[in-house]
Amino acid sequence: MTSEDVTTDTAPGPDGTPSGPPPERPAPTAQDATLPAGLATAARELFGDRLDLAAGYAELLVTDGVVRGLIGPREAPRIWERHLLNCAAVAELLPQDASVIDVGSGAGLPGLVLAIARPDLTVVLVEPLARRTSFLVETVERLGLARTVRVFRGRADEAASGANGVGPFTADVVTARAVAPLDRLAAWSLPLAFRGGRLLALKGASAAEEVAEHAAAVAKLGGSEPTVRLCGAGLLDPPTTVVEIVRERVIRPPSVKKSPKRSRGGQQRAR
Ligand SMILES: C[S@@+](CC[C@H](N)C(=O)[O-])C[C@H]1O[C@@H](n2cnc3c(N)ncnc32)[C@H](O)[C@@H]1O
Repeated sequence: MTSEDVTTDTAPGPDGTPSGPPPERPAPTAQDATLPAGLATAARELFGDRLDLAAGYAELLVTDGVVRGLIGPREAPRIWERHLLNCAAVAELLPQDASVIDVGSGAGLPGLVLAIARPDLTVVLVEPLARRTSFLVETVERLGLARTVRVFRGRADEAASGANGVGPFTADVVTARAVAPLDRLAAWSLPLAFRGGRLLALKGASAAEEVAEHAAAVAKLGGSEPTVRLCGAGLLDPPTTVVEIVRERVIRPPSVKKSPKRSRGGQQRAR
């Protein structure tokens, strides 16, 4: 699935800064995605009988993903710890058979990981950049996940309103990692959640600070008081920090009043 009105690889970075052309750097080389022995227990617990599928995804990330510039070469040695396990831990917050929209998926994090760990979920990966959606579409095919995972090329607001005959999308849960500060993320993501549905924003050590800074803005958007949750406690060190916001109220954007049509003389036209 594609949204064709975003045609170039030039969406803003996570903080709204222009991404610009990638800096000159030597061509990255493919690396090894072997699961470190010390993480085997956590990986088995989080992926269960889908561990081989997770290993296939890890392999694609450190080969194709690195070569195509979607994952930094320095991430490859920590692909399990920082990426696959960190994201898979969030599955504990997802109800059985939930629908999920992952905003700003990039190379598929966390959306694709959750779809791998939990075959009961249906997942839409929302990502505006063509280079990234090509990788996502190919990866979904190669991993045999097309039955439960769709890729929408476009921004979150386009997914919420629908674009080019695709969508609009809504889901039980909206996920996002490293996409935008909490106030902007809530503005983009809450319209994608059903009323009573949730935004789960994977945040690092800054979570509590962000909550304190943006709770008032989130409330104005119809969101609940944000709650900080730790996922994978006892399995991962550190556990994954997630900010959870329930969409309590549906806030419609103010409608723009049409000004009455006027004749050339500035008089209101007679009906
Ligand atoms: C720093 S990357 C994070 C990618 C991935 N979530 C991860 O954790 O590796 C931020 C992603 O958000 C996407 N993005 C930026 N603005 C967006 C918007 N308005 N709607 C949806 N995605 C957006 C970018 O294209 C980029 O892929």
